[in-house]
Amino acid sequence: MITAYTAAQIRAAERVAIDRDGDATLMRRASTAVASVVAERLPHPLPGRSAVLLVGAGNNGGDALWAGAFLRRRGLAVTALLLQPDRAHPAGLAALRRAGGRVLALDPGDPAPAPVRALLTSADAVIDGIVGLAARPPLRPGAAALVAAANTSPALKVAVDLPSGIDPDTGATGPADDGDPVVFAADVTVTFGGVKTGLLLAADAMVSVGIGMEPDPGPAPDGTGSAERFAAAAAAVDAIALTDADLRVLLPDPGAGADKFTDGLVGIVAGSPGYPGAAVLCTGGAVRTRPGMVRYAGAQATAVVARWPEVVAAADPSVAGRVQAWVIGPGMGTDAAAGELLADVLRRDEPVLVDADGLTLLGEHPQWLSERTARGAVTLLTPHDREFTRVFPDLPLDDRLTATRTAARRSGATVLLKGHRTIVADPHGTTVVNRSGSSWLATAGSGDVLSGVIGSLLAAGLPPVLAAGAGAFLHGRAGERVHAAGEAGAQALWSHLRAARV
Ligand SMILES: NC(=O)C1=CN([C@@H]2O[C@H](COP(=O)(O)OP(=O)(O)OC[C@H]3O[C@@H](n4cnc5c(N)ncnc54)[C@H](OP(=O)(O)O)[C@@H]3O)[C@@H](O)[C@H]2O)[C@@H](O)CC1
Ligand SMILES: Nc1ncnc2c1ncn2[C@@H]1O[C@H](COP(=O)(O)OP(=O)(O)O)[C@@H](O)[C@H]1O
Ligand SMILES: [K+]
Repeated sequence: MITAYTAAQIRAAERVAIDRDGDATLMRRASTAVASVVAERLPHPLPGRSAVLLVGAGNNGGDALWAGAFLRRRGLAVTALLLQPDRAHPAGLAALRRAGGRVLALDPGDPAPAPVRALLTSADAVIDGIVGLAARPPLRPGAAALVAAANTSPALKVAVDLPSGIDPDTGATGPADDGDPVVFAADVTVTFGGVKTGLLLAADAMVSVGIGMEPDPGPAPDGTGSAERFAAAAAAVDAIALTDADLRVLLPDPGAGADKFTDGLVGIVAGSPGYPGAAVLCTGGAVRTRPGMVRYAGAQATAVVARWPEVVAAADPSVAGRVQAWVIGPGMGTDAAAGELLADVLRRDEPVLVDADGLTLLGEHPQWLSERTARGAVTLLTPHDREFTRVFPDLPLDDRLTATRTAARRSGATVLLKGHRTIVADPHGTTVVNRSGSSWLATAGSGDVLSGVIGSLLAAGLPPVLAAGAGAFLHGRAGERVHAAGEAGAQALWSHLRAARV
C-alpha cells in the first residue's frame, strides 16, 4: 500500500523534525537525494554533463540550489535560473557559488528569452525547484513561462518534492476556465517526508525519500488478508494507492474447502436489445475475476449464456435466485422499463453497484439513492465524467479528488470516478487512487468489464472502497497486459484478468 498525506500532515511532521534535527539538516538530506536521483539517471561519465536549476523563492528552491552544489562537485556544469533573485535561499545560493555553479537572475517580465531557452534545450538535466509544498495552482505568469520553456527541453526532468503547478493535496492544476494549466513535466519526482496525495493523482514516476520527517503511517495491514485491517489502515491516512502485493492480500485464492457458493455470488443486470454487448462484457468481467458463480438477470440471457455457459441466467432479478451483490446499469437503456428495474434492485438490501445507464437514471431519480442511504444499504457508483455530472451536476470536475469525496460524503454512497487516474472515495473519506492502467483502456465497453470485476469483489464481501479500488487496480493491470500483448478492445481484457494477479 502506498500511503499518502496532505500538505498539513507533512508540515506537522516537519515541525517536529525541524525542532529535533534543524532545517539545514533536513534540507541537506532532501537535496542529497535529488542529486543522487539525477546522477543515477544521467548517462555516465558525469563530468561534461550539464544541469539547469529552476529556482523559486522558497525552500523548494533551496533544495534545488543545494542539489546543484552537490552535482557541481560531481563534475556537472550547473546553472541556476533565479525567478526572484533577491529572495533565493541564501545558504543554498552560497553553496552553489562555492561549488563553482553559475547563477542567472531572470527578468520577471520575460523569464525565458532565447538564451535561457537555448540553455534549457542543451541541458542534460533540468531540476524544478520553483514551488513545493507551499504553493497552490495555477503558477504565476513568470513561473508558468519558465516551466513552459523547460517542458520543451529534451533533458531529464526532475521535480523537487512536487512538480511545480500541481496542488499538493488534490493534484489539481487550477480552475478549468483558466486555459491550459502549466505543470512541470517531470520524468521523476523526488518527494520528501511521505507521498503527497496530489502526487498519487498527478505524478507518474516518484521516488519517496525518508528524511526524518515522516508522518505516522497508522496501523499497517498485517498481511493476513483481513480486509477490515486493510480498510482501517487506509482510513488512517489521507489516501492510499494499492500495489500488486496488496491485491494478493485482498484477493486470496479460494481455500481447499471452497465451493461455488463460499465467497458470494454477484448478480448482473445489464444489456438491452440496443446494447447486447454490454451484458456479455460486464458478465465476463465478473466470471474472470473470481471462481464461484455469477448470475445474470436481464434481457440478454441468451447472448450471455452463449458466451459464458458457466453463468446461471434468468430474465429478471425477481427470479434470479440469491446473490450477495448486484451490478446494474451497463447498456440497460434509460426507458421506463429500465427505470423500474433499477428502482426494484435499489429497494433490495444487498450492496448494489450502479454504472452507466443506471447512473443516468439515478440522475433523474435522486430519491432512489437517498432512500437506500437512509436505511443503511450499501451503494457503489462508478461514473465516468459525464455520468458523474448527471448525478452531481453542481460538483465541478477541475478538482476530481474533491468532487469525488464530496459526492460520496453527500450521497452516502461509495463513488468511483473513472479516468486516467481513477479515484474512489467512501462516505467517511477513505480514498483510494488507482495508479495502474493504460490509455488503451479508453475503449468502448472497458467500463462494462470494470463494473463486472468490481461487482464480483463486492459480492466477496470486501468493503466497497476496497472492492472498487482493488477492482480498478486489477482492471488497470489487465489493460496494461492487453497493451503489452499488442491486443486491443474491451473483450481482450477478459483473458488477462486472471494473470494480472501476480
Ligand atoms: N522546511 C524545511 O526544513 C524543509 C523544506 N523542504 C522543502 O521546502 C519546500 C517548502 O518550502 P516553502 O515552505 O518555503 O515553500 P515553497 O514550496 O518553496 O513555495 C514558496 C514560494 O512559492 C511562491 N509561490 C506560491 N504560490 C505560487 C504560485 N502559484 N506560483 C508561483 N510561485 C508561487 C511563494 O511566493 P510568495 O507568495 O512568497 O511571493 C514562495 O516564493 C518543500 O516542498 C521541500 O521542497 C525540504 O527541504 C525539507 C526541509
Ligand atoms: N486515458 C486513460 N488512461 C487510463 N485509463 C483510462 C483512460 N481513459 C479511460 N480509462 C479507463 O477506461 C475505462 C473506461 O470506462 P467507461 O468510460 O465507462 O467506458 P465504457 O462506457 O465505454 O465502458 C475506465 O476504467 C477508465 O478509468
Ligand atoms: K518543485
